Amino acid sequence: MTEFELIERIFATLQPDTPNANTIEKGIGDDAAITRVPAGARLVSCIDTLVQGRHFAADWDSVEALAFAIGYKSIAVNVSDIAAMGATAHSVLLALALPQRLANTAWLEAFAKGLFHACQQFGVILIGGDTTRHDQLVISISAQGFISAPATPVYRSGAKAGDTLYVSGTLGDASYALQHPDTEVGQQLAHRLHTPTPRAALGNALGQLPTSAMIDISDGLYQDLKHICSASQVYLRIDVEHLPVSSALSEIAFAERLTHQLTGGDDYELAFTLAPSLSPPTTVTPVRAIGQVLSPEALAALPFVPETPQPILFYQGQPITAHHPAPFTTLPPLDGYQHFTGSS
Ligand SMILES: Nc1ncnc2c1ncn2[C@@H]1O[C@H](COP(=O)(O)OP(=O)(O)OP(=O)(O)O)[C@@H](O)[C@H]1O
Ligand SMILES: Cc1ncc(C[n+]2csc(CCOP(=O)(O)O)c2C)c(N)n1
Ligand SMILES: [Mg+2]
Repeated sequence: MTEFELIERIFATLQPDTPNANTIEKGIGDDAAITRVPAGARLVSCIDTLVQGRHFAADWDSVEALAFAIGYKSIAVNVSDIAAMGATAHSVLLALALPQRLANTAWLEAFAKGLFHACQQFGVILIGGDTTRHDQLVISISAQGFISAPATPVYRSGAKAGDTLYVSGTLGDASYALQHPDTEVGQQLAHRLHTPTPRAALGNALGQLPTSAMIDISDGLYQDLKHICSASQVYLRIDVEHLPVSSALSEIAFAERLTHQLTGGDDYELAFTLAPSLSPPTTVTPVRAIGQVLSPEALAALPFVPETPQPILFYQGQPITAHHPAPFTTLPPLDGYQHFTGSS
C-alpha cells in the first residue's frame, strides 16, 4: 500500500457519516480542511501525542493486539481536554508516524475502527492529518471544539475560597490495571486503561454553569489539582475517604488503592469547583464532592500551611502529614505522572 492508497482506503473510506459533516466545507483530500464556524462561537483547540512504550506498551504483540484501543484512546484523551474547558469537541486532525510492520490493512483497519468508534460516540469528525514512516508508532491528534453562548469557557484559574471540589466517575482504575495486568482486578479494570471514557456531556453541562475551575485528570488527581491551586492561587482540601472508587478497585487494601487514586493518572475524569450555592449537573456520569477550596480562616486553623498553594489531604477530618500519615503507614510520593523529572 502506498501512503496515498493508505489514506484513501482507510481514513477517507472507513469514516461513518456524522452530523458534523455538514459544517465541514472541505475535509480529507486537500492541503488543509475548511470548517464553517458557528456565528459567535469560540474555537477551542488542543493536541495530545501518544507514543509507543510511553502511552501504550512498547512490544509489538501488544501494539498489534491493541490496535482498536489505541485508535479509540487517542481520540478520547483529546475529547477529555476539550470537555475540561466546558466545550464540545467538533473535529480532529490525525498525525500518524507509522512503523512499516503496522502499515497493513488488518492493523490499520482495527486502528481506524477504534478511532472512528470514539469519533462517533463523542460526535467528532476526522478532517485531515499527516502520515509518515517511523520505527515506533507515534500518534498526534489535535482536536477543535466550540463554546457557544450562553456557555462560557472554564479555566483552571477561577477557584474561590468556599467552593466545593467535585470529581466525576471513579479514580485509580487505569493505574491499577496498568500495574497489575495479570490479576483478576487488573483484568476487570483493563477497559478503563485502554478505552477510557472522556466526560464529554458533563464538561458541556459544566460550561453552561458558572463553574469556577476545571481540569481533566490525566497525570494523577493530586498533581492535576496542583495546577488548579497554582492557577487559582488557592489551597484545596481533599477528603481522601470521599474519593470515588469502582467496585472492582474497592477490593484492594485502602492505602494501596488510595495511592492509585491520588497519583496514578490515565483517569480522564473531570475535577471541578462550584460555588456552594450551586448543584453539579445531573448527566449520566456521577459526580462526587471530595473536598473544598480552603478559606483563609480554615487555612489559619491548620497546624501547618505549605508555602505554595497546593492540595492538602485530609483523613477523618485530620490533615495527613509525614508525622500523622494515617491511613498510610508512610506518606507516599504524591507527584503523579511526569515525562521529565526535575533532574537534568
Ligand atoms: N510543546 C509545546 N508548545 C507549546 N505549548 C505547549 C507545549 N507543550 C505543552 N504546551 C501547553 O502547556 C499547557 C499544559 O500542557 P499539558 O500537556 O500539561 O496539558 P494537560 O491537559 O495538563 O495534560 P495532557 O497532556 O494530559 O492533556 C497547555 O496549554 C499546552 O498547550
Ligand atoms: C506503557 C505505559 N506506561 C505508562 C502509562 C501511564 N501514563 C502514560 S502517559 C500518562 C499521563 C498522560 O500523558 P500526557 O501527559 O502525555 O497526556 C500516564 C498516566 C501508560 N498508560 N502506558
Ligand atoms: Mg488536560
